[in-house]
Amino acid sequence: MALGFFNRLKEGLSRSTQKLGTNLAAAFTHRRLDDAALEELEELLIGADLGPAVAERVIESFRRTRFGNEVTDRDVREALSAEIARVLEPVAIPFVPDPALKPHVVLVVGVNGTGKTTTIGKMALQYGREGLKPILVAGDTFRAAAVEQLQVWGERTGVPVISGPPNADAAGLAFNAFRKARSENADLLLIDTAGRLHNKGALMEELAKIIRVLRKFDETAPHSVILVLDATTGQNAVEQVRVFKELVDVTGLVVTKLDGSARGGIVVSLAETFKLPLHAVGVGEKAEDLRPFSASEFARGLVGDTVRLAGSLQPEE
Ligand SMILES: Nc1nc2c(ncn2[C@@H]2O[C@H](COP(=O)(O)OP(=O)(O)OP(=O)(O)O)[C@@H](O)[C@H]2O)c(=O)[nH]1
Repeated sequence: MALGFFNRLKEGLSRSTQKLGTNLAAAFTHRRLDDAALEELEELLIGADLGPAVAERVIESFRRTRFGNEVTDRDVREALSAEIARVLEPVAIPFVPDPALKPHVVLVVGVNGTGKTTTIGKMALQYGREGLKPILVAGDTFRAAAVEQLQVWGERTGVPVISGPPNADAAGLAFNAFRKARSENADLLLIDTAGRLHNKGALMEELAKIIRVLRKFDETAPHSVILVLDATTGQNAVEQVRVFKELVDVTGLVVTKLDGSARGGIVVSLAETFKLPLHAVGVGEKAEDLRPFSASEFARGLVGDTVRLAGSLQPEE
């Protein structure tokens, strides 16, 4: 695993950890588990963005197994961490380009500012380093800054970027890029898209057109649709998944900005609600800051570092 994975994640999640971990420590340093304590715990869990279903399950399990007993914050963290890992385990699925596709066409969607362009840049670097040949498409043609930003990532990572003139037809651009990628035997075509959610009709039309046009070339394209979400928006990210699922067939998620966000719990809420693969998480702005998602590490990171789950990795120093 990449150097210091656990530490990077821990660092990234530190604000979420502080919020949940410190509150747990304050509320549960040796305490009899009565109704008031359970109620307090439930509020804490919901405040940490874990979502009502997960919060309720943890509470019910505590009520069944520990009611009336003295518990410590460590007990609570361990139980919580195990429950969170259980929810996250099935969605921790990395994105692996299909080598048979040449190229594997990925539509990257999401609201502006969530980190789409940055995520595409990071993916270009990662898969390029693995020896694959990616090509990037600047499909948000209305925003000159988005096109430029992708070009900067292209230069930084040595990956070709296909862009058109301002306001060019994104579908036409995607089609040409697909043809070029096929003729150059590229492995991965990452298409950046617009994210103007305030005009849902227009956005739906634009995404539908890109997909229609790609299918003229290959009726199985796009092979993946990755939705990028910003963790700092908390429960709003859940709403964004709902909306984008109406617009396109989302096949997987990337959650960005987990560094500096106190809302890492949103990842649990997303996993519980949609069960969509969570391919990776963003823990910073640098090229290396896109991390594969590990359920047990994340669960431990979220509830605080004192928990040592049997069988999980120990922190790397
Ligand atoms: N701290 C942090 N910042 C991030 C992360 N991912 C992206 N960003 C920053 O978030 C801002 C928005 O990212 P973009 O990649 O421009 O987002 P976008 O969705 O492409 O948005 P538009 O370019 O506006 O369409 C930039 O300043 C990025 O550097 C992350 O994981 N952590």
